[in-house]
Amino acid sequence: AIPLKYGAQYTGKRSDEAMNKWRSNRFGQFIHWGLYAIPGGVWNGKTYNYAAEFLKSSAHIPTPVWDSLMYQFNPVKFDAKAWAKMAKKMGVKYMTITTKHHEGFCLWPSEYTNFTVANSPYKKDIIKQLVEAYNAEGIDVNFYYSVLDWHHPDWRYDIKTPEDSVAMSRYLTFAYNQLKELATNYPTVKAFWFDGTWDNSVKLNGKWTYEVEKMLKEVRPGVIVNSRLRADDYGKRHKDSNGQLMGDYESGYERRLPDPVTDLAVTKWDWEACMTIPENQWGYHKDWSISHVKSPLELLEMLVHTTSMGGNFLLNFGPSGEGTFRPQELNIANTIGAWMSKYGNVIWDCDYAGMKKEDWGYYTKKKGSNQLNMVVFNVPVSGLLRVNTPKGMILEKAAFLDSKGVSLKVEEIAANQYLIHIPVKQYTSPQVIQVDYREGNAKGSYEKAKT
Ligand SMILES: COc1ccc([C@H]2[C@H](O)[C@H](O)[C@H](C)N2C)cc1
Repeated sequence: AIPLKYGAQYTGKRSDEAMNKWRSNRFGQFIHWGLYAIPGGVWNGKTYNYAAEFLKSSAHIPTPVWDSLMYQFNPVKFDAKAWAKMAKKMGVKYMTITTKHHEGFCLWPSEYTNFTVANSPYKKDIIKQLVEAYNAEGIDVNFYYSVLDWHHPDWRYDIKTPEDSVAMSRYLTFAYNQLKELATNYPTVKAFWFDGTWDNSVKLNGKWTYEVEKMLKEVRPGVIVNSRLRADDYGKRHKDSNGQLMGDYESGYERRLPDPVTDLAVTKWDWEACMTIPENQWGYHKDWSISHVKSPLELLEMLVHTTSMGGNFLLNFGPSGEGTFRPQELNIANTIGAWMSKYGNVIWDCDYAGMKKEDWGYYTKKKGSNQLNMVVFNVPVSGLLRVNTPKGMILEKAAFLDSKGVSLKVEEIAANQYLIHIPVKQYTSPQVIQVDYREGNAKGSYEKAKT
């Protein structure tokens, strides 16, 4: 192994209480909110189709012009309690809020810059209100923080001169202080979601990323940081020069999911996928007709897919400049919430089942139980759900979670090969089948025929 000072600090999955809770949460709400929500992807009457939180660069807006949006930030309809109630109904167990996105505007009254809500017409601390409202609903709150900062004069994309180096180290001290401020002033924060760390200026500062992780865990023991914060001694990101995952979970799946057959390696570590409702809008965009908008059932399948591979699913909402969600977002929250109110137990505290992926859908398994869940999205025209079990696992019975008393026919067709018979009819939402099994070696009927 290559000797590293700023590489992975440990290997394997953390098994402490804080990480177990993070893992059991499984379903989270991402919220992207900032000055970009005011123009919403439209500038001087022109609509820019690229991600709305990047409008400053898409429309080549000078920093002073963009920054003056601060004087318009006044979300009069913002109601943290209402947002938290919507999230609770949706069935999320955690929420990740952009404390500061690439634009550099802070949703909390940071003492290290004037570019915050405190100097906007709104004035009040948005982070404090969200933390209190979501925690009151039993939802953990995590902080997204962008290291990349378009506003701060000392930010550098690369270090080409001694001046760059001096400026960037001033910037990194600023960012370090802001992060310590967040971890200190909002003591219930459970995790930090770092972004904006792909530039050379950060990759050359692996030591700083190591020190941030160390500081956050000293200030807030148990706190969790994503792999995206970290660069090692040689600027390697996410995984260090020895291929070891840095931070506490892998945060590389952005608007895409690992393949349930070819990417099974992800089941060896903790990971999270983050997802937008439109094709590619994290911040509020005025016009959602410019791309596909994912339906509740599309997103629900992604949540189940993620849980089936032992990952967390972070679904993004982009509130408007006034602090409201759009009808599509409310519909998604209600529809997924309705399903979660009935079947959330096949998501929360569930993990990869170690079963072979089948066409009809996904398996999940409740931690520490012998309870295997089958979430069926694609009912075969045959009505026969194939189940291949690992050696030593014998299926005993199966029933729809909705009608536990009615056992489904489980046909053993060969060693560790079964067919579960279900009615062929129009299903309008994913069906959940619970399977009980026991340890033992298969003695299928096929064997009797031989002897
Ligand atoms: C250049 O490609 C990028 C850069 C940053 C992003 C940001 C988005 O604004 C959002 O915050 C997402 C989580 N992040 C990766 C997305 C694409």
